[in-house]
Parts: sequence; C-alpha cells; structure tokens
Amino acid sequence: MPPAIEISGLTKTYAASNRQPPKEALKSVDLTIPRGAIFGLLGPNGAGKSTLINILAGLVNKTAGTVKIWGFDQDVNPRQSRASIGVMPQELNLDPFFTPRGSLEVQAGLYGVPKGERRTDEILDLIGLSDKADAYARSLSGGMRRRLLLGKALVHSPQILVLDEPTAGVDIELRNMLWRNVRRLNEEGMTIILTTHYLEEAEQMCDEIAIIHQGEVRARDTTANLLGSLDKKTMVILPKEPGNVTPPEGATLDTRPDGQMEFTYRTSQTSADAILDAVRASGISIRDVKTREADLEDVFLELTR
Ligand SMILES: Nc1ncnc2c1ncn2[C@@H]1O[C@H](COP(=O)(O)OP(=O)(O)OP(=O)(O)O)[C@@H](O)[C@H]1O
Repeated sequence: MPPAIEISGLTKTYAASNRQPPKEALKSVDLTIPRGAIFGLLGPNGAGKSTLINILAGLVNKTAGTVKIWGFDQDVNPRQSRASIGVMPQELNLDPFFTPRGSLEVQAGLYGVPKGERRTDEILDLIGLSDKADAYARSLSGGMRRRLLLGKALVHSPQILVLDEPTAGVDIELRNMLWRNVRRLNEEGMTIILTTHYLEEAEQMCDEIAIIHQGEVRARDTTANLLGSLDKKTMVILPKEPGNVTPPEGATLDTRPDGQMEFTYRTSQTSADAILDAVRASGISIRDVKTREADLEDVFLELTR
C-alpha cells in the first residue's frame, strides 16, 4: 500500500513582485507520511509550512517535484488526489449568508458527493453545531466558525485530513473539542496532518514529526526518537544561602535573580552527581533539587537556531 503522502523534490519559488526578489519557499523537499499517523509539521514563521499544505490542497502550484496523495500523483490523477484530502484552513473565510447546513451542502456539491451519500447531519453532530444548523454564519462565534471549517473539510470523507494551525487563538474548551474530534477521526482510520505553533501540543498529539526550516526538512522522526535525540537536561538547585559555584566540565550555570541555580548539561558529558559535588564543594547546602528532561522546544531550537 502506498503511503498517505509521498513528496519528492518538491520545490516552490514564488515569482518576484514589486521590489521583492523571487522567494524559494520550498527547496527540493522529500517527505513521506505513513497511513494512519497523526503527523506534525513544525517550523518557525516563514519556514514553508503553509506553502507545503497549500500545494497538498491544490491551492498553490508547485515549481518542481512530485506529490502523491494516497498513491495518486497530483499531476496524473488530479481528481483522485484531490478527493483523498480535506483541508481545514487557518483563515475564517465563510460566506456570511450561508447556514452551517447550507455550507456543508454546497461544499459536498463542489466535491460531487451525491445527495444520497451526504453526511451533513452526522457532521453537524460531530462538530457540535446541530442546534445552529440553520443559523446564518455571520451569527456564529469564532469558535463555531472554526468548527464549521473542520466540518467542511470532512464532507467528501477524505482519507487524509490536514489542519493548519487549528488551535491558534482558540480557548481551552474548543481546543479540547478539536483534539477529541481529531483523535476520534484518527481512531476511525483517518490520517491526520497538522501544523501547530504549540510544541507541547505537538508532543502530546503527534506520533511523528517533521521540522521544516527555511524551506528544508531538518528532521523527520517519531516524536519519541526526536525527544530521545537530545541528551540535554536541566537541574535547578535551590541553595540554602547564595554562593558561587564553578560548574563541572560540560555544564553551564545560570543563576536566577531569586538565587536558584539552573545547570544545563549533557548526560554524555557530565552527570547529576558531578553537579551536586561541585555545589557541595563550594560549601553550599542544598535546600531543594528539580530536574527537567529535554522537550520538543529544545529539539526545535537546536534544529532551527
Ligand atoms: N504568495 C507569496 N508570494 C511571495 N512570497 C510568499 C508567498 N507566500 C509565502 N511567501 C514566502 O514564502 C516563505 C514561506 O512562507 P509560508 O507561508 O509557507 O511559511 P509558514 O511556515 O507557513 O509560516 P507561518 O507559520 O508564518 O504561516 C516566506 O518567506 C513567505 O514570505
């Protein structure tokens, strides 16, 4: 079975425009996303994530390379590749005069879903808008509009669902609802691709992650492997009284204004023992010790610095 997404040599150069030189937003990207994954696409602003997603969605034309969606080459089988993917965009652009039911019906029509096969009521229920089904979109709250965008991405029952920054600026309740929906869809077999600025969220939600920077894929691995790739640790010591410590080889010390000493070290170069010894050797008694493992933010910073 082919993977959900297979991208090779994908390049996008935006043409020069008034006083702006041409911009190479994607530089020969190779990326494979397996079926059934919750896959995170991470990267700083301007990395090329939206360009990549918009190419998948058929909204931006690529400059070079091949894109296969559910095994269908975009250039060879445009209809099938389009039918395999649904995209929930970032912008809340909805026609204010359509009701949620109307929007879903129109969208289904655009994708050629026959009337008898439409799942409008089921989708309204999933996104929690059954009681607003016949209200004008302009009367919906921002959160409701976002849910409607998710619904619109689902009308043609795509195998792959792409979510572009689905939780940017949404409240906790909506975020939880979105993630519950995403998990449920994934459990039912849908492959999920999402971009997010919240690394903690990516850490919790995604099985696999690609980190994009300056139009290139800098890392692509399981979330667990990415987290394990850094042997960086942090030890915070609260001393009984202030004092000066020379950190052991392989560790750096940052003393906070409140006197807490934050040691950052690599387990391959030094040990927790060596740090504690260095502190005691300076005649300082220790009131409390906390440690912290590397998280996705550390991995991200290391790769995009
Ligand atoms: N239509 C366009 N014309 C010219 N340059 C563009 C266009 N769209 C994007 N770019 C440029 O391409 C690069 C990648 O942009 P892109 O929007 O894909 O990044 P991103 O990773 O999605 O960032 P963000 O998280 O801010 O949305 C940026 O330098 C951006 O300025």
